[in-house]
Amino acid sequence: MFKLRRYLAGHYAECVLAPLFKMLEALLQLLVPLVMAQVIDVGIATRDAGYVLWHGTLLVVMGVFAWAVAVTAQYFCSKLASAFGTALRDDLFRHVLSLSREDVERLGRATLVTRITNDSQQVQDGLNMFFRLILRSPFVTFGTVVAAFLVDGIEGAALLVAVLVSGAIVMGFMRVTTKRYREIQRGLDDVLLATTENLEGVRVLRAFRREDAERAAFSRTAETVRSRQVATGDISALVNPLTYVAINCGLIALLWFGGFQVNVGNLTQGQLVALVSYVSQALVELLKLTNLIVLLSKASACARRINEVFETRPSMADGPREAILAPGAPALAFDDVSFTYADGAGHALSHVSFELAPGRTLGVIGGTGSGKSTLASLAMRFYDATEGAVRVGGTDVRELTRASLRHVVSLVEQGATLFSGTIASNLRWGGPNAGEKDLEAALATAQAAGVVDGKGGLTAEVEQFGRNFSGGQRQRLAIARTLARRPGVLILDDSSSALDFATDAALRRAIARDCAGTAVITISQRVTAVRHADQILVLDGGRQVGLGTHEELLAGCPVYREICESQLTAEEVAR
Ligand SMILES: Nc1ncnc2c1ncn2[C@@H]1O[C@H](COP(=O)(O)OP(=O)(O)OP(=O)(O)O)[C@@H](O)[C@H]1O
Repeated sequence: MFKLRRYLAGHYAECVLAPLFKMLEALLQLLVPLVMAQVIDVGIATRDAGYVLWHGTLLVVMGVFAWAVAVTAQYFCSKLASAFGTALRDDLFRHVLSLSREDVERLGRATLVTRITNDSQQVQDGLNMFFRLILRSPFVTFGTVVAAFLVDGIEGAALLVAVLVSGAIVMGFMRVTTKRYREIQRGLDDVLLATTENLEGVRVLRAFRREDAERAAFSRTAETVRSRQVATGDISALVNPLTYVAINCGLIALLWFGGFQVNVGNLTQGQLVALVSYVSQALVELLKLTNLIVLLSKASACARRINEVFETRPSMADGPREAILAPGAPALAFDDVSFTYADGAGHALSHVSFELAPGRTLGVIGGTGSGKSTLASLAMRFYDATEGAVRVGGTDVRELTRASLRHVVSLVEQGATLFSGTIASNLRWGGPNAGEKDLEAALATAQAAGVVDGKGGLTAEVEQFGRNFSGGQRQRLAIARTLARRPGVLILDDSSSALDFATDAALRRAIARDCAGTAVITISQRVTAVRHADQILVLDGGRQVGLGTHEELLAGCPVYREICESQLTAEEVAR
Protein backbone atom coordinates (compact mmCIF):
# COMPACT_ATOMS: atom_id res chain seq x y z
CA MET A 1 0.00 0.00 0.00
CA PHE A 2 2.90 2.24 0.76
CA LYS A 3 3.81 2.29 -2.94
CA LEU A 4 0.47 3.93 -3.71
CA ARG A 5 1.17 6.92 -1.45
CA ARG A 6 1.78 9.10 -4.52
CA TYR A 7 -2.01 9.38 -4.93
CA LEU A 8 -2.14 11.35 -1.68
CA ALA A 9 -0.15 14.16 -3.32
CA GLY A 10 -1.95 17.48 -2.97
CA HIS A 11 -3.85 16.22 0.09
CA TYR A 12 -1.10 16.25 2.69
CA ALA A 13 -3.01 18.78 4.83
CA GLU A 14 -5.91 16.31 5.16
CA CYS A 15 -3.42 13.50 5.88
CA VAL A 16 -2.31 15.42 8.97
CA LEU A 17 -5.61 17.05 9.95
CA ALA A 18 -7.78 13.91 9.80
CA PRO A 19 -5.77 11.85 12.35
CA LEU A 20 -5.14 14.95 14.48
CA PHE A 21 -8.85 15.66 14.82
CA LYS A 22 -9.42 11.98 15.64
CA MET A 23 -6.74 12.30 18.35
CA LEU A 24 -8.47 15.35 19.75
CA GLU A 25 -11.69 13.37 19.94
CA ALA A 26 -9.81 10.57 21.72
CA LEU A 27 -8.27 13.02 24.17
CA LEU A 28 -11.71 14.28 25.13
CA GLN A 29 -12.83 10.69 25.51
CA LEU A 30 -9.93 9.96 27.86
CA LEU A 31 -10.78 12.95 30.03
CA VAL A 32 -14.36 11.81 30.66
CA PRO A 33 -13.51 9.06 33.23
CA LEU A 34 -11.32 11.56 35.15
CA VAL A 35 -14.22 14.01 35.41
CA MET A 36 -16.49 11.12 36.40
CA ALA A 37 -14.04 10.12 39.16
CA GLN A 38 -14.18 13.68 40.51
CA VAL A 39 -17.96 13.63 40.46
CA ILE A 40 -18.02 10.35 42.46
CA ASP A 41 -15.18 11.13 44.88
CA VAL A 42 -16.01 14.78 45.52
CA GLY A 43 -19.52 15.67 44.31
CA ILE A 44 -21.35 12.53 45.43
CA ALA A 45 -19.14 11.84 48.47
CA THR A 46 -19.79 15.37 49.86
CA ARG A 47 -23.39 15.49 48.47
CA ASP A 48 -22.47 18.76 46.68
CA ALA A 49 -25.26 19.16 44.06
CA GLY A 50 -23.66 22.31 42.57
CA TYR A 51 -20.39 20.43 42.02
CA VAL A 52 -22.21 17.52 40.37
CA LEU A 53 -24.25 19.92 38.16
CA TRP A 54 -21.19 21.90 37.10
CA HIS A 55 -19.21 18.77 36.21
CA GLY A 56 -22.28 17.27 34.51
CA THR A 57 -22.52 20.40 32.33
CA LEU A 58 -18.80 20.12 31.62
CA LEU A 59 -19.35 16.54 30.42
CA VAL A 60 -22.16 17.67 28.07
CA VAL A 61 -19.96 20.46 26.63
CA MET A 62 -17.11 17.98 26.15
CA GLY A 63 -19.54 15.61 24.40
CA VAL A 64 -20.74 18.30 21.97
CA PHE A 65 -17.18 19.39 21.27
CA ALA A 66 -16.11 15.77 20.72
CA TRP A 67 -19.01 15.30 18.29
CA ALA A 68 -17.99 18.41 16.27
CA VAL A 69 -14.37 17.26 16.21
CA ALA A 70 -15.43 13.75 15.12
CA VAL A 71 -17.56 15.10 12.25
CA THR A 72 -14.68 17.30 11.06
CA ALA A 73 -12.26 14.36 11.18
CA GLN A 74 -14.75 12.24 9.26
CA TYR A 75 -15.03 14.95 6.60
CA PHE A 76 -11.25 15.09 6.11
CA CYS A 77 -10.98 11.27 5.97
CA SER A 78 -13.77 10.87 3.41
CA LYS A 79 -12.43 13.72 1.26
CA LEU A 80 -8.94 12.24 1.36
CA ALA A 81 -10.01 8.67 0.64
CA SER A 82 -12.31 9.59 -2.26
CA ALA A 83 -9.64 11.84 -3.84
CA PHE A 84 -7.13 9.00 -3.46
CA GLY A 85 -9.54 6.44 -4.96
CA THR A 86 -10.38 8.64 -7.95
CA ALA A 87 -6.73 9.42 -8.72
CA LEU A 88 -5.77 5.75 -8.33
CA ARG A 89 -8.55 4.47 -10.61
CA ASP A 90 -7.81 7.16 -13.23
CA ASP A 91 -4.13 6.33 -13.31
CA LEU A 92 -4.73 2.59 -13.32
CA PHE A 93 -7.16 2.91 -16.21
CA ARG A 94 -4.71 5.14 -18.13
CA HIS A 95 -1.93 2.62 -17.48
CA VAL A 96 -4.07 -0.29 -18.72
CA LEU A 97 -4.82 1.68 -21.89
CA SER A 98 -1.09 2.18 -22.44
CA LEU A 99 -0.49 -1.59 -22.41
CA SER A 100 -0.39 -3.53 -25.64
CA ARG A 101 -3.05 -6.09 -26.52
CA GLU A 102 -0.53 -8.79 -25.70
CA ASP A 103 0.08 -7.34 -22.21
CA VAL A 104 -3.66 -7.12 -21.56
CA GLU A 105 -4.21 -10.70 -22.76
CA ARG A 106 -1.34 -11.92 -20.59
CA LEU A 107 -2.69 -10.22 -17.44
CA GLY A 108 -6.30 -11.18 -18.22
CA ARG A 109 -9.19 -8.84 -19.04
CA ALA A 110 -11.42 -9.99 -16.15
CA THR A 111 -8.74 -9.48 -13.52
CA LEU A 112 -8.04 -5.98 -14.86
CA VAL A 113 -11.70 -5.06 -14.45
CA THR A 114 -11.73 -6.38 -10.85
CA ARG A 115 -8.52 -4.53 -10.07
CA ILE A 116 -9.74 -1.20 -11.46
CA THR A 117 -13.11 -1.45 -9.70
CA ASN A 118 -13.27 -3.75 -6.66
CA ASP A 119 -9.59 -3.74 -5.63
CA SER A 120 -9.22 0.03 -5.84
CA GLN A 121 -12.42 0.42 -3.75
CA GLN A 122 -11.01 -1.91 -1.07
CA VAL A 123 -7.81 0.14 -0.94
CA GLN A 124 -9.87 3.34 -0.69
CA ASP A 125 -11.95 1.91 2.19
CA GLY A 126 -8.82 0.66 3.95
CA LEU A 127 -7.23 4.09 3.66
CA ASN A 128 -10.35 5.84 4.98
CA MET A 129 -10.32 3.62 8.07
CA PHE A 130 -6.54 3.92 8.39
CA PHE A 131 -6.62 7.70 8.73
CA ARG A 132 -9.54 7.48 11.15
CA LEU A 133 -7.98 4.97 13.48
CA ILE A 134 -4.24 4.91 12.98
CA LEU A 135 -3.52 7.52 15.65
CA ARG A 136 -6.74 7.34 17.57
CA SER A 137 -6.89 3.64 18.47
CA PRO A 138 -3.27 3.22 19.62
CA PHE A 139 -3.52 6.59 21.38
CA VAL A 140 -6.66 5.60 23.31
CA THR A 141 -5.38 2.09 24.01
CA PHE A 142 -1.98 3.17 25.30
CA GLY A 143 -3.49 6.30 26.84
CA THR A 144 -5.69 4.09 28.99
CA VAL A 145 -2.64 2.02 30.00
CA VAL A 146 -0.71 5.17 30.94
CA ALA A 147 -3.74 6.54 32.78
CA ALA A 148 -4.08 3.21 34.62
CA PHE A 149 -0.38 3.33 35.60
CA LEU A 150 -0.87 6.86 36.90
CA VAL A 151 -3.71 5.66 39.10
CA ASP A 152 -1.99 2.48 40.25
CA GLY A 153 1.06 0.46 39.11
CA ILE A 154 -0.43 -3.05 39.52
CA GLU A 155 -3.63 -2.12 37.70
CA GLY A 156 -1.59 -0.51 34.94
CA ALA A 157 0.55 -3.66 34.56
CA ALA A 158 -2.57 -5.90 34.36
CA LEU A 159 -4.04 -3.73 31.63
CA LEU A 160 -0.73 -3.56 29.74
CA VAL A 161 -0.45 -7.38 29.65
CA ALA A 162 -4.06 -7.65 28.40
CA VAL A 163 -3.40 -5.07 25.64
CA LEU A 164 -0.16 -6.74 24.53
CA VAL A 165 -1.82 -10.16 24.34
CA SER A 166 -4.68 -8.67 22.26
CA GLY A 167 -2.17 -6.87 19.99
CA ALA A 168 -0.33 -10.16 19.39
CA ILE A 169 -3.62 -11.85 18.47
CA VAL A 170 -4.49 -9.08 15.99
CA MET A 171 -1.05 -9.09 14.33
CA GLY A 172 -1.01 -12.88 14.00
CA PHE A 173 -4.42 -12.68 12.41
CA MET A 174 -3.22 -10.13 9.85
CA ARG A 175 -0.36 -12.40 8.78
CA VAL A 176 -2.73 -15.30 8.18
CA THR A 177 -5.48 -13.42 6.38
CA THR A 178 -3.62 -11.17 3.90
CA LYS A 179 -2.74 -14.17 1.71
CA ARG A 180 -6.28 -15.49 1.97
CA TYR A 181 -7.74 -12.15 0.84
CA ARG A 182 -5.55 -12.29 -2.26
CA GLU A 183 -7.02 -15.70 -3.07
CA ILE A 184 -10.55 -14.35 -2.57
CA GLN A 185 -9.85 -11.51 -5.01
CA ARG A 186 -8.49 -14.03 -7.54
CA GLY A 187 -11.72 -15.97 -7.13
CA LEU A 188 -13.68 -12.78 -7.85
CA ASP A 189 -11.70 -12.46 -11.11
CA ASP A 190 -12.96 -15.92 -12.09
CA VAL A 191 -16.56 -15.01 -11.21
CA LEU A 192 -16.31 -11.86 -13.33
CA LEU A 193 -14.81 -13.79 -16.24
CA ALA A 194 -17.59 -16.39 -16.11
CA THR A 195 -20.24 -13.63 -15.86
CA THR A 196 -18.94 -11.62 -18.82
CA GLU A 197 -18.46 -14.68 -20.99
CA ASN A 198 -21.98 -15.88 -20.27
CA LEU A 199 -23.58 -12.48 -20.75
CA GLU A 200 -21.72 -11.75 -23.97
CA GLY A 201 -22.47 -15.18 -25.36
CA VAL A 202 -25.98 -15.49 -23.97
CA ARG A 203 -27.58 -16.10 -27.38
CA VAL A 204 -25.12 -18.82 -28.31
CA LEU A 205 -25.57 -20.33 -24.89
CA ARG A 206 -29.33 -20.56 -25.40
CA ALA A 207 -29.02 -21.77 -28.96
CA PHE A 208 -26.86 -24.68 -27.80
CA ARG A 209 -29.00 -25.25 -24.68
CA ARG A 210 -25.90 -24.88 -22.49
CA GLU A 211 -27.70 -22.98 -19.74
CA ASP A 212 -27.64 -25.85 -17.21
CA ALA A 213 -23.98 -26.71 -17.86
CA GLU A 214 -22.92 -23.06 -17.64
CA ARG A 215 -25.06 -22.51 -14.53
CA ALA A 216 -23.36 -25.49 -12.89
CA ALA A 217 -19.89 -24.22 -13.89
CA PHE A 218 -20.74 -20.73 -12.58
CA SER A 219 -22.03 -22.21 -9.30
CA ARG A 220 -18.75 -24.09 -8.88
CA THR A 221 -16.73 -20.89 -9.39
CA ALA A 222 -18.97 -18.91 -7.01
CA GLU A 223 -18.83 -21.76 -4.48
CA THR A 224 -15.01 -21.66 -4.49
CA VAL A 225 -15.10 -17.94 -3.63
CA ARG A 226 -17.80 -18.52 -1.00
CA SER A 227 -15.84 -21.30 0.72
CA ARG A 228 -12.67 -19.16 0.73
CA GLN A 229 -14.66 -16.27 2.22
CA VAL A 230 -16.23 -18.52 4.86
CA ALA A 231 -12.84 -20.00 5.81
CA THR A 232 -11.34 -16.50 6.15
CA GLY A 233 -14.47 -15.32 7.97
CA ASP A 234 -14.08 -18.23 10.44
CA ILE A 235 -10.61 -17.00 11.32
CA SER A 236 -11.79 -13.37 11.56
CA ALA A 237 -14.65 -14.45 13.79
CA LEU A 238 -12.12 -15.70 16.34
CA VAL A 239 -10.35 -12.38 16.72
CA ASN A 240 -13.09 -10.43 18.50
CA PRO A 241 -13.86 -13.10 21.13
CA LEU A 242 -10.15 -13.65 21.77
CA THR A 243 -9.67 -9.91 22.23
CA TYR A 244 -12.65 -9.88 24.59
CA VAL A 245 -11.17 -12.74 26.62
CA ALA A 246 -7.77 -11.02 26.93
CA ILE A 247 -9.25 -7.67 27.94
CA ASN A 248 -11.82 -9.14 30.30
CA CYS A 249 -9.06 -11.16 32.01
CA GLY A 250 -7.36 -7.78 32.50
CA LEU A 251 -10.63 -6.38 33.86
CA ILE A 252 -11.00 -9.26 36.35
CA ALA A 253 -7.42 -8.67 37.55
CA LEU A 254 -8.13 -4.96 37.84
CA LEU A 255 -11.31 -5.46 39.89
CA TRP A 256 -9.59 -8.09 42.03
CA PHE A 257 -6.58 -5.95 42.94
CA GLY A 258 -8.55 -2.70 42.74
CA GLY A 259 -11.09 -4.00 45.31
CA PHE A 260 -8.27 -4.71 47.75
CA GLN A 261 -6.73 -1.29 47.12
CA VAL A 262 -10.08 0.45 47.77
CA ASN A 263 -10.50 -1.56 50.98
CA VAL A 264 -7.05 -0.56 52.30
CA GLY A 265 -7.65 3.02 51.20
CA ASN A 266 -4.97 3.22 48.48
CA LEU A 267 -7.58 3.79 45.80
CA THR A 268 -10.83 5.74 45.85
CA GLN A 269 -14.11 4.36 44.46
CA GLY A 270 -14.07 7.05 41.78
CA GLN A 271 -10.58 6.02 40.69
CA LEU A 272 -11.69 2.40 40.41
CA VAL A 273 -14.74 3.42 38.34
CA ALA A 274 -12.41 5.48 36.11
CA LEU A 275 -10.10 2.48 35.67
CA VAL A 276 -13.00 0.21 34.72
CA SER A 277 -14.15 2.86 32.24
CA TYR A 278 -10.64 2.97 30.73
CA VAL A 279 -10.60 -0.80 30.30
CA SER A 280 -13.95 -0.61 28.45
CA GLN A 281 -12.52 2.11 26.21
CA ALA A 282 -9.41 0.03 25.55
CA LEU A 283 -11.63 -2.92 24.64
CA VAL A 284 -13.70 -0.87 22.18
CA GLU A 285 -10.55 0.58 20.60
CA LEU A 286 -8.93 -2.81 20.28
CA LEU A 287 -12.03 -4.11 18.54
CA LYS A 288 -11.90 -1.12 16.20
CA LEU A 289 -8.22 -1.81 15.66
CA THR A 290 -9.14 -5.40 14.78
CA ASN A 291 -11.58 -4.15 12.16
CA LEU A 292 -8.90 -1.80 10.86
CA ILE A 293 -6.50 -4.73 10.58
CA VAL A 294 -9.15 -6.76 8.71
CA LEU A 295 -9.67 -3.87 6.28
CA LEU A 296 -5.94 -3.26 5.96
CA SER A 297 -5.32 -6.96 5.25
CA LYS A 298 -7.86 -6.78 2.43
CA ALA A 299 -6.53 -3.42 1.25
CA SER A 300 -2.93 -4.59 1.28
CA ALA A 301 -3.84 -7.73 -0.71
CA CYS A 302 -5.67 -5.54 -3.23
CA ALA A 303 -2.87 -2.94 -3.32
CA ARG A 304 -0.42 -5.69 -4.20
CA ARG A 305 -2.64 -6.76 -7.11
CA ILE A 306 -2.90 -3.13 -8.27
CA ASN A 307 0.88 -2.72 -8.04
CA GLU A 308 1.33 -5.82 -10.21
CA VAL A 309 -0.56 -3.97 -12.95
CA PHE A 310 1.52 -0.82 -12.52
CA GLU A 311 4.70 -2.90 -12.59
CA THR A 312 3.69 -4.35 -15.96
CA ARG A 313 5.51 -2.01 -18.28
CA PRO A 314 4.04 -1.65 -21.78
CA SER A 315 5.92 -4.22 -23.87
CA MET A 316 5.76 -1.80 -26.83
CA ALA A 317 7.59 1.47 -26.59
CA ASP A 318 6.15 4.44 -28.47
CA GLY A 319 8.37 5.65 -31.29
CA PRO A 320 9.45 9.29 -31.60
CA ARG A 321 8.19 10.09 -35.10
CA GLU A 322 4.82 11.20 -36.44
CA ALA A 323 3.20 8.97 -39.06
CA ILE A 324 2.79 10.68 -42.44
CA LEU A 325 2.15 9.25 -45.84
CA ALA A 326 5.17 10.57 -47.70
CA PRO A 327 4.79 11.04 -51.47
CA GLY A 328 6.46 8.25 -53.44
CA ALA A 329 6.55 5.85 -50.47
CA PRO A 330 4.08 2.97 -50.12
CA ALA A 331 1.21 3.81 -47.76
CA LEU A 332 1.64 0.39 -46.12
CA ALA A 333 4.30 -2.23 -46.63
CA PHE A 334 5.00 -5.61 -45.04
CA ASP A 335 8.65 -6.51 -45.38
CA ASP A 336 9.14 -10.28 -44.85
CA VAL A 337 6.94 -10.19 -41.75
CA SER A 338 6.50 -13.18 -39.45
CA PHE A 339 4.57 -13.21 -36.21
CA THR A 340 3.93 -15.66 -33.36
CA TYR A 341 1.44 -15.00 -30.53
CA ALA A 342 2.93 -15.17 -27.02
CA ASP A 343 0.95 -18.33 -26.27
CA GLY A 344 0.81 -19.49 -29.90
CA ALA A 345 2.31 -22.81 -30.96
CA GLY A 346 3.78 -21.60 -34.27
CA HIS A 347 3.82 -18.68 -36.70
CA ALA A 348 0.39 -17.07 -37.14
CA LEU A 349 1.96 -15.21 -40.08
CA SER A 350 5.05 -16.34 -41.91
CA HIS A 351 7.24 -14.31 -44.32
CA VAL A 352 4.54 -11.99 -45.66
CA SER A 353 5.63 -9.21 -48.01
CA PHE A 354 3.63 -6.68 -50.01
CA GLU A 355 3.51 -2.95 -50.80
CA LEU A 356 0.37 -0.87 -51.07
CA ALA A 357 0.55 2.58 -52.67
CA PRO A 358 -1.77 5.45 -51.64
CA GLY A 359 -5.13 5.23 -53.42
CA ARG A 360 -4.62 1.56 -54.36
CA THR A 361 -6.53 -1.46 -53.07
CA LEU A 362 -5.42 -4.80 -51.67
CA GLY A 363 -7.68 -7.79 -51.07
CA VAL A 364 -6.62 -10.38 -48.49
CA ILE A 365 -8.20 -13.81 -48.73
CA GLY A 366 -7.65 -17.14 -47.01
CA GLY A 367 -9.42 -19.81 -44.98
CA THR A 368 -10.28 -19.48 -41.30
CA GLY A 369 -7.22 -19.13 -39.11
CA SER A 370 -4.99 -18.30 -42.09
CA GLY A 371 -3.72 -15.10 -40.43
CA LYS A 372 -5.87 -12.38 -42.05
CA SER A 373 -6.87 -10.61 -38.82
CA THR A 374 -3.33 -10.97 -37.49
CA LEU A 375 -2.11 -9.05 -40.55
CA ALA A 376 -4.56 -6.23 -39.71
CA SER A 377 -3.43 -6.23 -36.05
CA LEU A 378 0.21 -5.87 -37.11
CA ALA A 379 -0.64 -2.96 -39.41
CA MET A 380 -2.32 -1.23 -36.43
CA ARG A 381 0.63 -2.18 -34.21
CA PHE A 382 -1.54 -4.04 -31.74
CA TYR A 383 1.42 -6.43 -31.75
CA ASP A 384 4.98 -6.09 -33.02
CA ALA A 385 6.24 -8.36 -35.78
CA THR A 386 8.45 -11.17 -34.51
CA GLU A 387 10.58 -10.91 -37.67
CA GLY A 388 10.66 -8.40 -40.52
CA ALA A 389 9.14 -4.91 -40.50
CA VAL A 390 5.78 -3.24 -41.06
CA ARG A 391 6.15 0.22 -42.61
CA VAL A 392 3.69 3.07 -42.90
CA GLY A 393 4.64 5.89 -45.29
CA GLY A 394 8.05 4.20 -45.59
CA THR A 395 8.79 4.28 -41.81
CA ASP A 396 8.92 1.25 -39.52
CA VAL A 397 5.81 1.40 -37.29
CA ARG A 398 8.06 0.87 -34.23
CA GLU A 399 9.52 4.32 -34.87
CA LEU A 400 6.12 6.02 -34.94
CA THR A 401 3.94 7.32 -32.13
CA ARG A 402 1.00 4.98 -31.81
CA ALA A 403 -1.47 7.89 -31.73
CA SER A 404 -0.28 9.22 -35.09
CA LEU A 405 -0.08 5.71 -36.57
CA ARG A 406 -3.69 5.01 -35.64
CA HIS A 407 -4.71 8.35 -37.02
CA VAL A 408 -3.30 7.40 -40.41
CA VAL A 409 -4.22 3.70 -40.39
CA SER A 410 -7.80 2.81 -39.41
CA LEU A 411 -9.31 -0.59 -38.90
CA VAL A 412 -12.90 -1.76 -38.93
CA GLU A 413 -12.84 -5.08 -37.10
CA GLN A 414 -14.95 -8.17 -37.65
CA GLY A 415 -17.22 -7.67 -34.64
CA ALA A 416 -18.48 -4.09 -35.03
CA THR A 417 -18.84 -2.52 -31.60
CA LEU A 418 -20.85 0.61 -30.89
CA PHE A 419 -20.91 2.45 -27.58
CA SER A 420 -23.81 3.80 -25.55
CA GLY A 421 -24.66 7.36 -26.58
CA THR A 422 -26.10 8.66 -29.83
CA ILE A 423 -25.31 7.81 -33.43
CA ALA A 424 -23.52 11.16 -33.73
CA SER A 425 -21.42 10.59 -30.60
CA ASN A 426 -20.37 7.20 -31.99
CA LEU A 427 -19.44 8.68 -35.36
CA ARG A 428 -17.42 11.43 -33.66
CA TRP A 429 -15.15 8.78 -32.14
CA GLY A 430 -13.74 8.76 -35.65
CA GLY A 431 -13.58 12.50 -36.21
CA PRO A 432 -14.14 14.60 -33.08
CA ASN A 433 -14.22 17.79 -35.17
CA ALA A 434 -16.33 16.38 -37.99
CA GLY A 435 -19.31 18.58 -38.84
CA GLU A 436 -22.78 17.25 -39.64
CA LYS A 437 -22.02 17.37 -43.38
CA ASP A 438 -18.88 15.23 -42.91
CA LEU A 439 -20.83 12.70 -40.86
CA GLU A 440 -23.55 12.54 -43.49
CA ALA A 441 -20.94 12.01 -46.20
CA ALA A 442 -19.33 9.18 -44.22
CA LEU A 443 -22.76 7.61 -43.64
CA ALA A 444 -23.58 7.83 -47.35
CA THR A 445 -20.32 6.11 -48.33
CA ALA A 446 -20.87 3.41 -45.70
CA GLN A 447 -24.41 2.80 -47.04
CA ALA A 448 -25.66 3.74 -43.58
CA ALA A 449 -27.76 6.81 -44.36
CA GLY A 450 -30.90 4.65 -44.41
CA VAL A 451 -30.00 3.15 -41.02
CA VAL A 452 -29.78 6.61 -39.45
CA ASP A 453 -33.04 7.78 -41.07
CA GLY A 454 -34.81 4.64 -39.88
CA LYS A 455 -33.73 5.34 -36.29
CA GLY A 456 -34.79 8.99 -36.35
CA GLY A 457 -31.55 10.84 -37.19
CA LEU A 458 -28.07 11.42 -35.81
CA THR A 459 -29.36 12.04 -32.30
CA ALA A 460 -30.99 8.58 -32.09
CA GLU A 461 -29.94 6.63 -29.02
CA VAL A 462 -27.39 3.83 -29.20
CA GLU A 463 -27.66 1.34 -26.34
CA GLN A 464 -24.68 -0.40 -24.75
CA PHE A 465 -22.66 -2.35 -27.38
CA GLY A 466 -25.17 -1.05 -29.98
CA ARG A 467 -27.58 -3.87 -29.15
CA ASN A 468 -30.59 -1.90 -30.49
CA PHE A 469 -29.05 -2.23 -34.01
CA SER A 470 -28.82 -5.32 -36.21
CA GLY A 471 -25.42 -6.84 -37.04
CA GLY A 472 -25.45 -5.33 -40.57
CA GLN A 473 -26.51 -1.90 -39.25
CA ARG A 474 -23.74 -1.96 -36.66
CA GLN A 475 -21.21 -2.88 -39.35
CA ARG A 476 -22.24 0.00 -41.59
CA LEU A 477 -22.16 2.50 -38.71
CA ALA A 478 -18.73 1.19 -37.67
CA ILE A 479 -17.46 1.73 -41.22
CA ALA A 480 -18.95 5.25 -41.26
CA ARG A 481 -17.23 5.97 -37.94
CA THR A 482 -13.87 5.01 -39.42
CA LEU A 483 -14.49 6.94 -42.64
CA ALA A 484 -15.28 10.07 -40.59
CA ARG A 485 -11.63 10.01 -39.56
CA ARG A 486 -10.51 10.19 -43.24
CA PRO A 487 -7.71 7.65 -42.81
CA GLY A 488 -4.80 7.30 -45.21
CA VAL A 489 -4.99 3.51 -44.95
CA LEU A 490 -8.38 1.87 -44.39
CA ILE A 491 -8.51 -1.79 -43.34
CA LEU A 492 -11.86 -3.54 -43.53
CA ASP A 493 -11.50 -6.85 -41.73
CA ASP A 494 -14.48 -8.95 -42.79
CA SER A 495 -16.45 -5.88 -41.77
CA SER A 496 -19.22 -6.30 -44.31
CA SER A 497 -19.86 -10.00 -43.64
CA ALA A 498 -23.38 -9.27 -42.36
CA LEU A 499 -24.34 -7.25 -45.47
CA ASP A 500 -26.27 -8.71 -48.37
CA PHE A 501 -24.35 -9.01 -51.65
CA ALA A 502 -25.99 -5.95 -53.27
CA THR A 503 -25.22 -3.64 -50.31
CA ASP A 504 -21.71 -5.08 -50.06
CA ALA A 505 -21.09 -4.33 -53.74
CA ALA A 506 -22.57 -0.80 -53.38
CA LEU A 507 -20.30 -0.21 -50.37
CA ARG A 508 -17.19 -1.21 -52.33
CA ARG A 509 -18.16 1.06 -55.23
CA ALA A 510 -18.83 3.98 -52.87
CA ILE A 511 -15.50 3.56 -51.10
CA ALA A 512 -13.67 3.44 -54.46
CA ARG A 513 -15.50 6.64 -55.52
CA ASP A 514 -15.34 8.67 -52.28
CA CYS A 515 -11.97 7.61 -50.86
CA ALA A 516 -9.86 8.05 -53.97
CA GLY A 517 -6.60 8.87 -52.15
CA THR A 518 -7.00 6.18 -49.48
CA ALA A 519 -5.17 2.87 -49.60
CA VAL A 520 -7.84 0.24 -48.87
CA ILE A 521 -7.28 -3.29 -47.61
CA THR A 522 -10.32 -5.55 -47.79
CA ILE A 523 -10.00 -8.73 -45.78
CA SER A 524 -12.60 -11.35 -46.57
CA GLN A 525 -13.29 -14.99 -47.18
CA ARG A 526 -15.57 -14.02 -50.06
CA VAL A 527 -13.97 -13.89 -53.51
CA THR A 528 -16.55 -11.32 -54.63
CA ALA A 529 -15.28 -8.90 -51.97
CA VAL A 530 -11.65 -8.98 -53.16
CA ARG A 531 -11.61 -9.95 -56.83
CA HIS A 532 -11.66 -6.35 -58.11
CA ALA A 533 -8.79 -5.21 -55.88
CA ASP A 534 -5.58 -4.01 -57.57
CA GLN A 535 -3.73 -6.85 -55.83
CA ILE A 536 -4.90 -9.87 -53.89
CA LEU A 537 -2.83 -11.48 -51.15
CA VAL A 538 -3.61 -15.15 -50.55
CA LEU A 539 -2.86 -16.65 -47.14
CA ASP A 540 -2.85 -20.30 -46.25
CA GLY A 541 -1.98 -21.38 -42.68
CA GLY A 542 -0.21 -18.06 -42.12
CA ARG A 543 1.95 -18.40 -45.26
CA GLN A 544 1.73 -16.08 -48.24
CA VAL A 545 0.88 -18.37 -51.15
CA GLY A 546 -0.03 -15.76 -53.74
CA LEU A 547 0.07 -12.05 -54.55
CA GLY A 548 -1.32 -10.63 -57.78
CA THR A 549 -4.47 -9.69 -59.65
CA HIS A 550 -7.50 -11.97 -59.86
CA GLU A 551 -6.47 -13.15 -63.31
CA GLU A 552 -2.81 -13.72 -62.35
CA LEU A 553 -3.78 -15.72 -59.30
CA LEU A 554 -6.33 -17.79 -61.18
CA ALA A 555 -3.56 -18.77 -63.52
CA GLY A 556 -0.76 -19.24 -60.99
CA CYS A 557 -2.12 -19.83 -57.48
CA PRO A 558 -3.82 -23.22 -56.89
CA VAL A 559 -5.14 -22.18 -53.43
CA TYR A 560 -6.83 -19.08 -54.88
CA ARG A 561 -8.22 -21.05 -57.79
CA GLU A 562 -9.63 -23.61 -55.35
CA ILE A 563 -11.28 -20.86 -53.25
CA CYS A 564 -12.79 -19.32 -56.42
CA GLU A 565 -14.09 -22.65 -57.66
CA SER A 566 -15.68 -23.40 -54.28
CA GLN A 567 -17.57 -20.08 -54.29
CA LEU A 568 -18.23 -19.14 -57.92
CA THR A 569 -19.65 -20.88 -60.98
CA ALA A 570 -17.22 -21.62 -63.85
CA GLU A 571 -18.72 -18.66 -65.71
CA GLU A 572 -18.23 -16.28 -62.79
CA VAL A 573 -14.63 -17.43 -62.36
CA ALA A 574 -13.89 -16.74 -66.00
CA ARG A 575 -15.72 -13.36 -66.04
N1 LIG B 1 -4.80 -13.72 -29.40
C1 LIG B 1 -4.33 -14.85 -29.92
N2 LIG B 1 -3.53 -15.64 -29.19
C2 LIG B 1 -3.04 -16.79 -29.71
N3 LIG B 1 -3.29 -17.24 -30.96
C3 LIG B 1 -4.08 -16.50 -31.73
C4 LIG B 1 -4.66 -15.27 -31.25
N4 LIG B 1 -5.42 -14.75 -32.23
C5 LIG B 1 -5.33 -15.60 -33.29
N5 LIG B 1 -4.53 -16.64 -32.98
C6 LIG B 1 -4.14 -17.74 -33.87
O1 LIG B 1 -3.46 -17.19 -34.97
C7 LIG B 1 -3.85 -17.81 -36.17
C8 LIG B 1 -4.37 -16.76 -37.17
O2 LIG B 1 -5.55 -16.21 -36.62
P1 LIG B 1 -6.34 -15.02 -37.35
O3 LIG B 1 -7.40 -14.56 -36.44
O4 LIG B 1 -5.37 -14.03 -37.83
O5 LIG B 1 -6.98 -15.80 -38.59
P2 LIG B 1 -8.06 -15.29 -39.64
O6 LIG B 1 -7.53 -15.65 -40.97
O7 LIG B 1 -8.40 -13.87 -39.40
O8 LIG B 1 -9.29 -16.23 -39.27
P3 LIG B 1 -10.85 -15.93 -39.47
O9 LIG B 1 -11.10 -15.76 -40.92
O10 LIG B 1 -11.46 -17.20 -38.96
O11 LIG B 1 -11.17 -14.74 -38.65
C9 LIG B 1 -4.88 -18.86 -35.79
O12 LIG B 1 -4.24 -20.12 -35.71
C10 LIG B 1 -5.36 -18.44 -34.45
O13 LIG B 1 -5.73 -19.55 -33.67
